[in-house]
Amino acid sequence: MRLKEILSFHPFANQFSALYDIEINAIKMDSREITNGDMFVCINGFTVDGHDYIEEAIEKGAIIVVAERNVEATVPVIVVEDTVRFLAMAASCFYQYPTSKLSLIGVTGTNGKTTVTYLLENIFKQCGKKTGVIGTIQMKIGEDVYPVDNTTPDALFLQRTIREMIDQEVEQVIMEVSSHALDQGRVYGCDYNTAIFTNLTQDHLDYHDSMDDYLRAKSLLFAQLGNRYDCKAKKFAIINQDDPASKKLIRSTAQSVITYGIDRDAMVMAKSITLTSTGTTFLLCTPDGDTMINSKLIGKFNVSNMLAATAAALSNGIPLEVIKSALETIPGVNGRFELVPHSRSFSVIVDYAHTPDSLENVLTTIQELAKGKVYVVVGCGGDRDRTKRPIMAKIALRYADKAIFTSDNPRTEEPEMILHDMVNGLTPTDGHYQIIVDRRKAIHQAIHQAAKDDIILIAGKGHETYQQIGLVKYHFDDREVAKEALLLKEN
Ligand SMILES: CC(=O)N[C@H]1[C@@H](OP(=O)(O)OP(=O)(O)OC[C@H]2O[C@@H](n3ccc(=O)[nH]c3=O)[C@H](O)[C@@H]2O)O[C@H](CO)[C@@H](O)[C@@H]1O[C@H](C)C(=O)N[C@@H](C)C(=O)N[C@H](CCC(=O)O)C(=O)O
Ligand SMILES: Nc1ncnc2c1ncn2[C@@H]1O[C@H](COP(=O)(O)OP(=O)(O)OP(=O)(O)O)[C@@H](O)[C@H]1O
Ligand SMILES: N[C@H](CCC[C@H](N)C(=O)O)C(=O)O
Ligand SMILES: [Mg+2]
Repeated sequence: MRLKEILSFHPFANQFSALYDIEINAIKMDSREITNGDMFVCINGFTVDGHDYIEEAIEKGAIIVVAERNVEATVPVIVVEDTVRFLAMAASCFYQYPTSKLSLIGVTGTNGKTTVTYLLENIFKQCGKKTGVIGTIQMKIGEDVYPVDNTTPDALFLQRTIREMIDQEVEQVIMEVSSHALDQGRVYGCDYNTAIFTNLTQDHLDYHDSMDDYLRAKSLLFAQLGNRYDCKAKKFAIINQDDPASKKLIRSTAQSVITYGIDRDAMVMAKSITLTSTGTTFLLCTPDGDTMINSKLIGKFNVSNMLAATAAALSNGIPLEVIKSALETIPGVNGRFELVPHSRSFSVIVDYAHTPDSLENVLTTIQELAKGKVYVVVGCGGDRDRTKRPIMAKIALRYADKAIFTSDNPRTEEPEMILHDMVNGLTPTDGHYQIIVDRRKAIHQAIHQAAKDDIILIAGKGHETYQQIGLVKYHFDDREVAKEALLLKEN
């Protein structure tokens, strides 16, 4: 694309008119990915400053550099105030504003984002629509899956991916939008037609200064929901009325608000909920009518997720019967309350709970279902919110009969120090626990001890198929390790 076109969004593009005819092959933000004819946009990151890689980028073939300051370079340099914003705008333009050409739903909140995206994928697929999903587990175009590094990718990857989805005739994209992404402008320029809020509880206080700052980041999804009233392109904010943050989020958007809830009055509600160890039934009450739902998903929190998906689907014109059928057929989400199959008289559940609230939700659900003892094997991730560690340890001890504290992804922290953060401050009245640093040994130990009717929760890593120790990711899958331990168990 010609530079003139890429700069079409720039308010003072004329100053670069001498460069207008330069033909750009691709836009890149990483010097390591540059090939001949690319534009290199320098981002000053948390770890390194992209401006330090200009020479490398030029050596690899960059023909133009976009920077935040005057820099020495053998190719033309465009200086802008904010390269992050430039990157998002240029990428949207380069890929021909892909998000405005299909229907895009964004899901934010501390817990439940992945689950809601998969529920919605199922609903839209039932309608015969080709879907795209972007989130924690993977990126999906129809049935093809691709690995991802982040829950919400950077602006460049995102715009390119959605263009690819359009080329592959995807009509509906459902994506998770993390608070990091909102804060870092990864989703600038995304034209969502629906924004969903699941809930706000403690996480990521390593990144956000306070819960207020965390909420501010989340609220950007709603504040940035197109402030234009266009009957052909309606916008909806789907808000969890049960969450105390709902009022602030409702005030942050100028668009139609659709509330959902279990405990407080809302437009879409669940009533007469029955939770069992094999699923959940409830009366789904909506402005389009009421219907009984018989879902395989377990736990009250999943009813909330189903309400979020229902509210979004209804506002997008999906009939209630289709929603019912989709909610009733989805078998569960990879690594979320996933039962490890075996023929023993106790149960093993792998779940992605890695925040205080999700751990509490999953453990209270298990406690209600368990006839025997509840075991929990849990750790906390390294290079992440330290303040959630003791809270998660207390929750584990409050709801489980036996707690084994172990490593999650230690990343660059010492595993023993993470465990120290978890248990430091616990008192004997909080309960008894074991520390087994090696996660494999911890899982084996729990399974070795389990007896008839017990339930073992292996929390924190869910679908993950690796454990990151230092900078290296080793293959590790809680489900595989549990199966291995089950084979070794004698009684
Ligand atoms: C703290 C954080 O969010 N970091 C994100 C950030 O990385 P960074 O600022 O450290 O990047 P950097 O390494 O300093 O690089 C700066 C620039 O220099 C460039 N560079 C770098 C090296 C080089 O040789 N050449 C070069 O050009 C880089 O491409 C980049 O443009 O920008 C990167 C590109 O967008 C992200 O991949 C990275 O996410 C890291 C991997 C991460 O772990 N993020 C987590 C905290 C995160 O974002 N999590 C949320 C989900 C959370 C949840 O809801 O549970 C997510 O959306 O994934
Ligand atoms: N609505 C909910 N409220 C509270 N906890 C939930 C909810 N939905 C799921 N959980 C719990 O949180 C865990 C993570 O769920 P899910 O992966 O859907 O959330 P997420 O928001 O995508 O998480 P992440 O931020 O890590 O991507 C689940 O394994 C479950 O324990
Ligand atoms: N998206 C989350 C995932 C956390 C998963 C948990 N297993 C951990 O490593 O802390 C994060 O990057 O903070
Ligand atoms: Mg997720």
